[in-house]
Amino acid sequence: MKEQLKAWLKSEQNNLDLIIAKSAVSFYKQNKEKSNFQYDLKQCHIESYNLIRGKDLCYDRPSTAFAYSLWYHPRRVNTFLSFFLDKILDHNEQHLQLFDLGAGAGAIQWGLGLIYVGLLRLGKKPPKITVINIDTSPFMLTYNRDFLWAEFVKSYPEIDENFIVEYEVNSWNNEKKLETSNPILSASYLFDASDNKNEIANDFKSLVQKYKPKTVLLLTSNQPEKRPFIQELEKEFKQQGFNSQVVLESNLMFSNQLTNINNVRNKLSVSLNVSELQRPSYWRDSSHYGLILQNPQSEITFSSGPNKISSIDIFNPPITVRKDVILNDKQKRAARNSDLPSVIVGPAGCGKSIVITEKVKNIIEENKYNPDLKILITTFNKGLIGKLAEWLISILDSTKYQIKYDTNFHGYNDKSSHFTFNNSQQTNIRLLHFDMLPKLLGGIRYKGLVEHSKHFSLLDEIIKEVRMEEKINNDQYDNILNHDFLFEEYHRVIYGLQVGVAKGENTYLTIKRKGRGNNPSMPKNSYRRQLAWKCLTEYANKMHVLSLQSFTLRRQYFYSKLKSKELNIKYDHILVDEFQDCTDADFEIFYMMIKDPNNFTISGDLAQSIHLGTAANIPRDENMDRRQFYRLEGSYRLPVRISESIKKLSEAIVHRFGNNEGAISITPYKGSPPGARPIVVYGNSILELSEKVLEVFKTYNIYDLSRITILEKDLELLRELALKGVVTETDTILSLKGLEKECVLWSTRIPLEFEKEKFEFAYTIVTRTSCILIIALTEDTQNVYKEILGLLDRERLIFWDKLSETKFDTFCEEYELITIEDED
Ligand SMILES: Nc1ncnc2c1ncn2[C@@H]1O[C@H](COP(=O)(O)OP(=O)(O)OP(=O)(O)O)[C@@H](O)[C@H]1O
Repeated sequence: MKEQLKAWLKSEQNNLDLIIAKSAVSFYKQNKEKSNFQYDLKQCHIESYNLIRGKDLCYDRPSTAFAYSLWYHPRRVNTFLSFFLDKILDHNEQHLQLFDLGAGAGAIQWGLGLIYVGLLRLGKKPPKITVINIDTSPFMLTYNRDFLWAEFVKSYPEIDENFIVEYEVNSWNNEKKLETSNPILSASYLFDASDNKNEIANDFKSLVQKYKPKTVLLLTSNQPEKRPFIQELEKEFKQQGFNSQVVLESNLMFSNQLTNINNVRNKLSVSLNVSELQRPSYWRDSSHYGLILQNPQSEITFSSGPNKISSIDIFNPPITVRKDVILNDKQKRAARNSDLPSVIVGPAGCGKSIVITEKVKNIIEENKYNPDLKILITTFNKGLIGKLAEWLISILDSTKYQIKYDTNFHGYNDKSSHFTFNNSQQTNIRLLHFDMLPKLLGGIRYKGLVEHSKHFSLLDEIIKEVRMEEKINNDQYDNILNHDFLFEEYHRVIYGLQVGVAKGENTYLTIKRKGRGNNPSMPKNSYRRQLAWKCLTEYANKMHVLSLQSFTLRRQYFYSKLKSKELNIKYDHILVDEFQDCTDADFEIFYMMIKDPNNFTISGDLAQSIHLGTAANIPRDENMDRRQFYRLEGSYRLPVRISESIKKLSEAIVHRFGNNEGAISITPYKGSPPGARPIVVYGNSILELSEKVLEVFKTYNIYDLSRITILEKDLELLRELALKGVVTETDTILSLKGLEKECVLWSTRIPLEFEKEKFEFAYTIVTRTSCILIIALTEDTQNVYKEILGLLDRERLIFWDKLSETKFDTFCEEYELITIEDED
């Protein structure tokens, strides 16, 4: 029978070639009108050669699967059948289940489909077959389902309900019933990826251990550097009781040219002017290395009943339910109630906030929901306070506490909250935005909103007076006599370094202005410092006298009340998320409110220091002497390709901080959720930009996006996109800090509030996404961003069209790594 089937399969060679060619024609017809189709296809071909050069292919362009199908797909079908046909036929099950990891365009599905149809045509009864295709790229899976398989089924109508196909992007969280046992696990080329094979191998091994398949089929390129890796794996599997069989170069089932495919390639190369398509494609794919692993024990393991596949993570989808998050070992260690001041640092999205909530849970459980316990959790962003409360609700025992929210001015629930344990007369966990501490804990009266413009006008007036008094008529002091500089100086030095205004002159003239760099220069005891001092004291007086609402002043009042012991607030534990926004004075506030500094926990990432820039720091005073550092790694939020694209930016920031322990460069984490490389799109006008963004959104909606979040407030673009029916919102980074969105658009034309912190600012924007990042460029792209564009890894970007690529290149500026040194 085997020989008959082989003969039949061989006779189908031309038909298979034709099916792939027909699929390509229908894809072409559906997409040829798209303005970037030709460009994208060309890029796909150029990138495909990366595979040959041993580099990774990202599979995240709209035409990747189309290009792939005209070159690799037939070869993959050929090698699968040639290497593993016998093994599949030996598999004497009534229901054959196969999990195809890294399924790509579905070559294994084709192979099994052919076996199924072939057996029927030979009058045999095929087994029921279930193929579960798993891949990180929805583009590949969709091309398989909508084009290749659709055409395949037309040609082989015998494919019926006993041939079941599933498609899963990345996850195996497949709740479908699987009545039979002994699945086959197949992974072709999964370990060919050049840079993440160890992680994938580890995930793969745990998968095998968990599901104990009867057969594992591995296929890889027979390249000298790849073989040893598979051989290592083989050794490990053998130790676990698997028998192994190596299939070296096999007699390939199909050979010669792919006539129909080459016909399509030729036509496309002429009509689209893509020279790469002129190369003829062949069935033959030389040099492969196949490995069949069989576990003789597996039947016993599986005989106990249906095996429900619930969560197998080769690549994780983002976890949105807090209680489903399983902390990694480093996170668990950081979340222990350690009795030492704790500093949790790590790059954006590595799970610092997750750890904060876990630590709170640990503290509470160790204290058995003791009604005397008092914990304060604070951070600098309202939304994040709400999120932390949500996460706590998800992991705490709901029968042991009540939650109450503060109400806002209009009587609605605010984000800040109180958790009160059973039998407790007091709030046991207080979640509060830092800016509300002076009011809600310190009784400081707030009289209206803080308006920055009023501060700037006041400072402008003061500067004018001082210039007159000092008879300054030139621009020599402009870089200090301006409202931006003085406003920051007040917060970071007068308040932040606790210089104060009363009797502070001598301190100010001689203090090392930590983190303020040397540009503009303000030498100690210089006339420049005196000038600044004059303005700053006047500013402080006027704010006080005029009752000008100021976040800094509120903190100063709160600080004084604590210092003078007018207030006696004591917490058992204080946990601060996003500590990079804390000045030394803020830390003093915490020390004054905690019973024992050993129970102080801070988490953050200096690279996201937007408020304070390089002035942010990890406290090293006596309270923190015994501090314990926890460094988390890898971003669970950012798709691996995005982390790769911003690696240099992240390193540049670390360098600016002088490799301070609190700024940690990003490590691309291979198990992060699916997503594409950042997509760079340029528009000549807002209208053109919005049209292109609409196309990008439609294309990348394949990742199930619901909306675009524009950062920062680009109202014009918002309006244009809304007119086109795209659900769009615009937000600021200050309110999104510590939070995430599924599709972030960075509008580079919007000026930046904190120019000096442009690196930290841009980094925080691009790390807000959990799936798609669009970088929007126009002629108005801000000059300050050009060095940042230059730091992005070009190979890890998708340019939407030729113009976007060309403009990007003209915008990029070089940046030389520097460390911001303080002036002595
Ligand atoms: N161990 C884990 N397993 C799965 N997902 C995780 C894990 N740890 C964190 N995540 C997910 O990663 C995302 C980022 O987590 P979190 O907000 O705690 O990171 P962060 O380091 O505080 O981020 P930022 O630096 O932006 O403040 C969240 O969606 C979270 O659910």
